[in-house]
Amino acid sequence: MSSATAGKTIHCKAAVCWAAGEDLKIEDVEVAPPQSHEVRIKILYTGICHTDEYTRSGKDSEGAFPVILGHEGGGVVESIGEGVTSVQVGDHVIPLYTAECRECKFCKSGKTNLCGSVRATQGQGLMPDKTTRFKCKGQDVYHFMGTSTFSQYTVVADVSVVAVDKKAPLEKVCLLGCGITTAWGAVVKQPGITGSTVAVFGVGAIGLGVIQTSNLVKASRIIAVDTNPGKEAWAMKMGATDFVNPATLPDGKKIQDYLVEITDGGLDYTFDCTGNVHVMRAALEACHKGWGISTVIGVAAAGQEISTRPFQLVTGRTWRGSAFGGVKGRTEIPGLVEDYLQGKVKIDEYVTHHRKFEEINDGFHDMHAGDCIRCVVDMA
Ligand SMILES: NC(=O)C1=CN([C@@H]2O[C@H](COP(=O)(O)OP(=O)(O)OC[C@H]3O[C@@H](n4cnc5c(N)ncnc54)[C@H](OP(=O)(O)O)[C@@H]3O)[C@@H](O)[C@H]2O)C=CC1
Ligand SMILES: N[C@@H](CCC(=O)N[C@@H](CSC=O)C(=O)NCC(=O)O)C(=O)O
Ligand SMILES: [Zn+2]
Ligand SMILES: [Zn+2]
Repeated sequence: MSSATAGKTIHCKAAVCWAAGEDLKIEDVEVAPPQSHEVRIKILYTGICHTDEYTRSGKDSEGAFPVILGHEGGGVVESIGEGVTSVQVGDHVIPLYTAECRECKFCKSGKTNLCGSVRATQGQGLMPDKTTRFKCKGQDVYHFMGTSTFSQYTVVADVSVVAVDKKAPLEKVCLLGCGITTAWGAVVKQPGITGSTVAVFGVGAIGLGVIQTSNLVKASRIIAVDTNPGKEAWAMKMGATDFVNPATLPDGKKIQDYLVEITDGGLDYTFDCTGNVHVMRAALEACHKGWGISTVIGVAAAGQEISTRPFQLVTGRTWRGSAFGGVKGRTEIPGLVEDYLQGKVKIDEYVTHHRKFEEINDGFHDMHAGDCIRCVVDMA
């Protein structure tokens, strides 16, 4: 099958962020045809993740402007470049910000999902040949996370896209492009959570996903920690056993000390889902002496550093991190889509807000209101 637009530049709308801190502007853009080993996708839906806001706001040390943000999309393959065999025109696909080439040292290691094939140019906002496929007002526009889903058409590397079951609604499974998959993987790829105690710091989409999956694998106790009291009901709905608001503790009482007290020495596993380096420290220090493991999922602003007393590690706590949940997207996302279709993994519940494409800035504002788990944008 080939499309009428194959091989031609496509003129469409995209939300361009011209400079750090500015609102996005819906602009007419030109999207060049996919080159060798590239795929052009008509994006139908995209979620807005806090990492989009983090880069828009200027906190990302890799931020390059003007840029088309977005990395939680779902769409249909419009055309493919030479040598592409993994997807076909018409396939329903999810772009992947963590590529999977299956050939590089990282992919072959069996130890990580952090494929090295396109990461260097991706971080520069470019395609693997070091150029961009987007132009606006005659100016080159950067790609973002290798995905740029805030455009009606985008171009990605063939190692950065996966085809999914056409029965799955793209307005829901687009969230597997980041949030839900990140949270799911961070739990299922961490051995030992079954029967163990868990604390989850930050009850946004990521924290809720960690709670949901900890419940799925039958953690014995799941303590949700959030400064927003409105998150208690959400945490309980996804399977938390307890909710603690650090802001309500007596003056001077640290959250980690409180958690250690109520869990007979600390948690077996903790997760930071806030991106706040002080919370990351609390999550580590809430771990049980001798065996507690704390996973950093949140993304901290440029220049931020984490610290703790080394004694915390000497005495057996482990600090680790997780990107995209350790998930290899091309291999594992089709299975997650099937799990969703069979009702084993919840996605619909996370979509609290819907926005039309022209309202995308309102979608960013929704995120700050405290009642938004995920906003899905209809790109039509
Ligand atoms: N490593 C990875 O692969 C990925 C990382 N991320 C990162 O994960 C983080 C979470 O994302 P997301 O769930 O979308 O974000 P949200 O902002 O929706 O969720 C974070 C939650 O933490 C709460 N919070 C803020 N400060 C504290 C505090 N001091 N103690 C406890 N809770 C607090 C927030 O409350 P309030 O609403 O009041 O601010 C909010 O409910 C972000 O940093 C994001 O960039 C996202 C995807 C993938
Ligand atoms: N660009 C930032 C780091 C941003 C970051 O940590 N991204 C996460 C995904 S966040 C998704 O919403 C990630 O997977 N990182 C791994 C990677 O290879 O980028 C910076 O420079 O600090
Ligand atoms: Zn994200
Ligand atoms: Zn690779």
